Amino acid sequence: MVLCAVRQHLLRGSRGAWARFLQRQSRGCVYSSVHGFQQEEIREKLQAFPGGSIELLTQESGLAVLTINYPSRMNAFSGSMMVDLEERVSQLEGWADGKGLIVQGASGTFCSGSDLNAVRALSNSQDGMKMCMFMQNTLTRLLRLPMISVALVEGRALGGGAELTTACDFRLMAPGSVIQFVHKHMGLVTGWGGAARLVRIVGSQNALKLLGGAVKVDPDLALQIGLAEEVLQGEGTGTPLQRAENWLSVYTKGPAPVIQAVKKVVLSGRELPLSEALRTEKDVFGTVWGGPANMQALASKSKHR
Ligand SMILES: CCCC(=O)SCCNC(=O)CCNC(=O)[C@H](O)C(C)(C)COP(=O)(O)OP(=O)(O)OC[C@H]1O[C@@H](n2cnc3c(N)ncnc32)[C@H](O)[C@@H]1OP(=O)(O)O
Repeated sequence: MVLCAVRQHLLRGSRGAWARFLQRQSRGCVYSSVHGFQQEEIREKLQAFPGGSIELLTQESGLAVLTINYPSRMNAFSGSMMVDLEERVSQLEGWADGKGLIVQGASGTFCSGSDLNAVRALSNSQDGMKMCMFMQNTLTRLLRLPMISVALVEGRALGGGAELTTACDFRLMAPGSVIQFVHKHMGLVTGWGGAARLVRIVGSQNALKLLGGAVKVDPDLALQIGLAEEVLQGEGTGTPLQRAENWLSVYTKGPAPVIQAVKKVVLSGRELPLSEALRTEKDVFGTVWGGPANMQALASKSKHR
């Protein structure tokens, strides 16, 4: 289908459209008008279900914190929050100095999935599919951001909230927190790309167990199956957010172009066939080879003992 669209664009000789197509691909969208997806139409529908917000705080250090903020509904995603999230992801895509991102929920809990009030109102299958495509596009772009991302899970990450955690590179869990794909209990399956990503994180056997059993994944189980990297222990050593920032700082130390290059080569290794991933790695290598950080390291004759 995608190839078909490419051919049509070429035949029309429409350079502008071709450029836009390439731009969409590179921005990481899964769905476009080729798939019957009209972004503006669904944005308008989603805006009809307001409530809550998605807050983005960028710091000079190159670290950003994205907060899902709707505490009165356990940070469930209203329609307008889905639109907000897409806008925040666009902002992050344009952030040249970005190195790390922490995704958290407000008031000590992560996210209880989609707002059930909006779900009820959008319960016809066409609207459901459009919402699903919108969220898949946004979460795919979130995962493909050229910065290292971490979901900081406190309290509960349920349904779409559990899916959101898989759109980050890493998950850190606070003691007592739970990740649960409750979809089966709602007569659903994942729709925001959660299954596709979960299989890549924990393998298909574990993913089948977590989705098939709607298993409550506590920090111990999450560590055991590789869903979480670490449990943020340690009363008195700062807030969970400070501890997550500390954890992430090991990986975001250094110049932004180098950290972004690291994320890009790993991302291409994760997503592309080997030959393409190798070619991408060569291109990314070209962006840092002979660059300021490389020249500085050579000049200082750095040793790695
Ligand atoms: C493809 C996406 C699929 C999905 O995400 S489907 C949605 C999956 N999520 C759910 O079903 C979560 C349902 N909620 C719950 O199980 C419980 O509310 C939850 C999160 C365990 C919290 O339990 P409690 O601590 O006892 O608190 P509570 O039930 O009194 O909740 C406090 C207020 O928050 C509301 N809330 C929680 N989750 C919500 C949601 N997803 N959509 C809309 N409202 C939600 C809840 O209704 C309550 O509001 P109110 O105080 O009664 O007005």
